[in-house]
Amino acid sequence: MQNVKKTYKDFQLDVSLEIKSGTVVGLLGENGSGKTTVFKALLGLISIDEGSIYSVEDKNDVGVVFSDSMLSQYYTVKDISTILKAFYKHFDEKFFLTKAVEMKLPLKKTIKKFSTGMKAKLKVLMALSHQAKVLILDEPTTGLDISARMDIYDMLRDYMEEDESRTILISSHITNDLDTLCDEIYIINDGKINFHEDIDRINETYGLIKCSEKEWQTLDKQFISNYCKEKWGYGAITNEKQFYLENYPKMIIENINLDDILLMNIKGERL
Ligand SMILES: Nc1ncnc2c1ncn2[C@@H]1O[C@H](COP(=O)(O)OP(=O)(O)OP(=O)(O)O)[C@@H](O)[C@H]1O
Repeated sequence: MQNVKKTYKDFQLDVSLEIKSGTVVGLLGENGSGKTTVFKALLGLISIDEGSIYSVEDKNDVGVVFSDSMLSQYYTVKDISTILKAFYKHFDEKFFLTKAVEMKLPLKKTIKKFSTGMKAKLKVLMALSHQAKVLILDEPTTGLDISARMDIYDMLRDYMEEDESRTILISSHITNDLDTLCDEIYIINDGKINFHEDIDRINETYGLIKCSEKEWQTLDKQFISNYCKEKWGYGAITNEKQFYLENYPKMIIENINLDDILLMNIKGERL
């Protein structure tokens, strides 16, 4: 997406993002930040006001999960299999039904009787079952417990391992799950991308600095991107942890996680 703009009454999306083939990209952002709008624009489900989108042309090649997508409550897994077979050129019925059984999804019960976790697994399985080259997954794990989330991430890992050109764009609220799955992270805040980084670089070079007001005043801030004034002093993100470890040996410099980065990008100040 290049300089894509979309204006609603109280909201303006203005984003550029690049998803390279063969990668898993996470899109993080708080409620209402514009994640679903990005997904809809990518899929051509909404018109855009400005900018360019280069996306997958053949919809057979895309597997999608929308957080608010509707499945008729009166379908069974078997019914869905029949429908997907009619929809998608490359639907793999055997894979779909075998996986459904593996994940303990009843084949003949209506979805109405499924738990939240079962419905979520079914939605991801539907997206995975037609040899898509790209998966676009809008909060596929929201509301799920740790074990259901892990089942879904395992499915996604298997999907990626089968073909190295496969690609996933995934959004989630549970940010710390994503660092084991994703190669890159984008953060969207109020319709704008304000952070983009490789997971490896985050793990290796990013850090969370915690310091007193006095330490903050004299701190060399050349490698600080965001900071936040707290009751106890200042918290700040650096992308050069080593520099601060070497030059400020007495200061608290912790490893950072995606929650810290997200929070600091939402409520912190930029330098
Ligand atoms: N069709 C629409 N008409 C007007 N405003 C809209 C429309 N669709 C989305 N918006 C607004 O755009 C903003 C972004 O919504 P979006 O659904 O993209 O956020 P999100 O990051 O996916 O949120 P959540 O995590 O809660 O699903 C919100 O303020 C929403 O009210």
